[in-house]
Amino acid sequence: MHSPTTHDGTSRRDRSTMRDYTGTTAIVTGASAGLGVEFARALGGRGANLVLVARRGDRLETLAEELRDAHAVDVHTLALDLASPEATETLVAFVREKGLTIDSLINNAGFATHGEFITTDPARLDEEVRLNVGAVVAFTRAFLPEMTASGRGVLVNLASTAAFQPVPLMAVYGATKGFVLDFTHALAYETRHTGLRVTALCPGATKTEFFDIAGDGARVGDFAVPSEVVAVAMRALDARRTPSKIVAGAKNSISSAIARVLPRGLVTPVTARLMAE
Ligand SMILES: NC(=O)C1=CN([C@@H]2O[C@H](COP(=O)(O)OP(=O)(O)OC[C@H]3O[C@@H](n4cnc5c(N)ncnc54)[C@H](OP(=O)(O)O)[C@@H]3O)[C@@H](O)[C@H]2O)C=CC1
Ligand SMILES: CC(=O)[C@H](N)C(=O)O
Repeated sequence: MHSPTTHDGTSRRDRSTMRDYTGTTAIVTGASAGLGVEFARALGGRGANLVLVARRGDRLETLAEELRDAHAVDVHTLALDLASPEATETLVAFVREKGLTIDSLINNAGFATHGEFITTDPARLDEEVRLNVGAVVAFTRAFLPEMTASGRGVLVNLASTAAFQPVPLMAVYGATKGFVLDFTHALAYETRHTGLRVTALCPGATKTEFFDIAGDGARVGDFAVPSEVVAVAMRALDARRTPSKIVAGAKNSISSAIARVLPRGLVTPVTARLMAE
């Protein structure tokens, strides 16, 4: 008989105690706002030393001070445009220069363009693909060898409920998140014999600065609270067997499961109607 599953995809029998990240080091990208801030707080609160990365260095430093004071962890900050061609080289050089070995990577930085593809600024589309896809692949490739060797950490890639179907008016964003979801499923399989826990976190609309950039028209459904979304992820990462996908929220879990199995010819116009509301 199967044990009941929860909305983060873990079985109730899989539940175990909170994992301790003391002595490990985690990179959190996009740690100057929203979900990235909450991931930094959650991992720092469990003892992880941190490398916080985003463009707004002043915000990273404020968060770093908060976490050093609250948890006595080491926190490094790096102000960097992760969509730039030199981002990976700069991040890796920073990590090596500090003498760090990376146990965990939270590929969280991302943004969405919203509107008809045909009129969207090509430079923004390029930036969106470079950040949401390019940086995720490059940083994962750069740090995966040491993360699998350590076997004490986590790789969390931020996908979205937008990953489960084509999203007219957010065509590129939805496709980048679809990429992240399948990429992560594949990596979870390839690394299954290591101790690294690998998962794609798929939140629905969450109250962060995301919609300041994408516009409120990008939202479908009610807002979730960022700290609660991250708490769902942390609980799933505590499980004895971490699922390779975590959908945050019961309603999102159901709608994404349905969207995944419906024919694309049916789900695409339905999503288009939701996006146009
Ligand atoms: N909020 C939502 O409804 C949902 C969000 N997501 C995903 O969650 C992730 C986090 O988003 P969220 O917290 O909501 O959004 P926010 O806009 O609140 O935060 C985005 C973070 O990404 C950073 N970032 C953006 N562009 C760059 C860049 N070029 N270089 C470096 N850092 C960058 C920002 O920092 P800075 O500007 O300082 O560089 C910021 O720290 C994203 O991948 C998003 O797609 C998924 C589903 C739903
Ligand atoms: C369209 C959505 O709300 C989606 N969850 C996202 O923005 O990633």
